[in-house]
Amino acid sequence: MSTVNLSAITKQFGDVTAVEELDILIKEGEFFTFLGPSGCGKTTTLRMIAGFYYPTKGKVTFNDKDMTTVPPEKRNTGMVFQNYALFPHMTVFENVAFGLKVRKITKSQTKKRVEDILKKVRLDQYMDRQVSQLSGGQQQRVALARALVIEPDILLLDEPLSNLDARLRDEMRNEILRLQRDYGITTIYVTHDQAEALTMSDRIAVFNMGKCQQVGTPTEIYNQPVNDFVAEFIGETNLIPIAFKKEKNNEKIYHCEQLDADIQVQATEVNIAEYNRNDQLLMSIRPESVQIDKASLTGENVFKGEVILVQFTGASVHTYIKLSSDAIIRATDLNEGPSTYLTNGSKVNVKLPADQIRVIPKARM
Ligand SMILES: Nc1ncnc2c1ncn2[C@@H]1O[C@H](COP(=O)(O)OP(=O)(O)OP(=O)(O)O)[C@@H](O)[C@H]1O
Repeated sequence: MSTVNLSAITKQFGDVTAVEELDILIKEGEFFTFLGPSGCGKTTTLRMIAGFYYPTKGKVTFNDKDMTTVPPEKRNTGMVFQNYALFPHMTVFENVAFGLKVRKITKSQTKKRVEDILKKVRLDQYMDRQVSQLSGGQQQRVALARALVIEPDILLLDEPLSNLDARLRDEMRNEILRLQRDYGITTIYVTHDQAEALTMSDRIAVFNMGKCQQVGTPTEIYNQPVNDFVAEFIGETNLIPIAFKKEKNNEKIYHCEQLDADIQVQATEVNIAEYNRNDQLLMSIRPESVQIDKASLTGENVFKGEVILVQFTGASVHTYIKLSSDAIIRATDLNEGPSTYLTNGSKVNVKLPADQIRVIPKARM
């Protein structure tokens, strides 16, 4: 097991800066996820940890040992790729044994270790099959077994589930977590799928355009995003520009030009992100925190509006409301039966509770 410390690493490919001045400390035994849209530098960062790329600037250390320019085979990391990267003409056993053969482990030791790991990933009956005769999910298990059999200090997974269908993806998520917990191995997982990141990770780093925007636990990232990029990338949210007006008791008052109204926000750390004087500000309110009622709603931040769209998803219902100022707010409620669904054209009141709003700055590019 290892800690992984990335200090001020930058990777340039010609004119393209794929990763810029990245600082991340991954703890021993942690399940750590790099999350972000396509092209934001996740894979490049993972490859610098694996040793397939060396940083243009900065330092990579494992347990305080400088690994910045150590070749991949000397890092003791296990890697799983999106496309599995197995040898199709070899059997399951041969694929998994490959890394041990390279490391000159004895035949009897190899047999024992491969058999043990194949039991762990529940593929022991398939030992003699060619991998080309396995399903996608089974091939990904072989890739996992191959990465784990060398007893790596760090497990690196690059979008390992993206070629699988939804049901299998769910099953493999649990499988990966079970193995990771069993082995207690420091694991770095790359994905652009926020649900995967939220459900699996101890901590997440959210990337955008080669820069890390925020590092935190899934609940921190969801409940306390540091800027509009993170708020929008993780989950759904309503984002509306606002400007600070004044402070009153335990509340801050912001003016919202779009709603032509003042907005009250509870002045706590959870509700107000750090920002600078010159930052452009937005309020973010999650659809599940928006209250709608046909009858009157009391208290702060109540607006009149009209329902323009109702979307039924099964477990929940999304309702889009156009406020009199023309701004559109989305609300999400758990499905509580047909009698509770609103219809298009219904006149409603919408409340944005002061303790559910988060004030955030616009992300700096
Ligand atoms: N070998 C390379 N040569 C030139 N540019 C590269 C190379 N590898 C990556 N890039 C560029 O660096 C940026 C980051 O790429 P990277 O593959 O790390 O992103 P990513 O977040 O993993 O994306 P995806 O989810 O699509 O794999 C992109 O603009 C990409 O085009």
